[in-house]
Amino acid sequence: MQNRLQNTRGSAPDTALSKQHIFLIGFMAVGKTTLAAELSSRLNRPRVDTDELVVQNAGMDIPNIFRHFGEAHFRRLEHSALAALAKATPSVVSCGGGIVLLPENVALMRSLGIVVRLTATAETIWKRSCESSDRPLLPASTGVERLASIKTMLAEREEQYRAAAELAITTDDRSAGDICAEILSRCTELTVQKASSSQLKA
Ligand SMILES: Nc1ncnc2c1ncn2[C@@H]1O[C@H](COP(=O)(O)OP(=O)(O)O)[C@@H](O)[C@H]1O
Ligand SMILES: O=C(O)C1=C[C@@H](OP(=O)(O)O)[C@@H](O)[C@H](O)C1
Ligand SMILES: [Mg+2]
Repeated sequence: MQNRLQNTRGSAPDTALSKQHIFLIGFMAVGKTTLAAELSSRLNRPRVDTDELVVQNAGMDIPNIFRHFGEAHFRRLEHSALAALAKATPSVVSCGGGIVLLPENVALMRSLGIVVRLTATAETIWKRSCESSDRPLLPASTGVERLASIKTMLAEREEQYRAAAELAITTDDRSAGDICAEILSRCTELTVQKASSSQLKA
């Protein structure tokens, strides 16, 4: 089970996939960080979380970065963390939910790997977001005010997530193992398609 891709589809596309980062994008609390850990152990490749890199580089947690320096500063740190991946070993990368807000981040992810969007309903996100309190863009209260804010932000960002992603995978009422299996089989299919269309062009 170390690498399902090698077992399912022959060697050429697997080799192509193994050279690329897999970027997980999507709204806060859809499960990007959780799924990246599971995927990286299935694929036996490194896991990187842009939020964790930002926190390490800033020496400060995310709520404090927002409080002391503001969102624009956080976005610059997030961009630098992402840009550093150009030189990294192909990894599974869980991105902060706002990574798609800068078009240069989207271009960078597309040039370095496969961009997979995880989705969930506002209600699922609301429930999952209540399990921690480190997301400064969500209202501190976990009541219906937070649900309303999630719905508004989801609508505002929908087009950016849609345009950035090459694949979209739902996570509602599903286990991490089940979602991972779908990510792996869909990434393999996409790699096969890309390899055949570039052969046709050659
Ligand atoms: N498939 C899932 N089913 C149930 N809970 C999940 C699932 N994936 C993640 N979670 C939980 O949801 C919360 C947010 O997950 P996280 O991975 O931090 O999301 P993100 O990185 O997208 O913000 C965590 O408490 C996590 O345990
Ligand atoms: O959507 C966003 O703008 C943010 C998402 C967070 O990451 P998660 O998506 O992992 O919660 C974190 O980067 C920051 O709080 C801002
Ligand atoms: Mg995360």
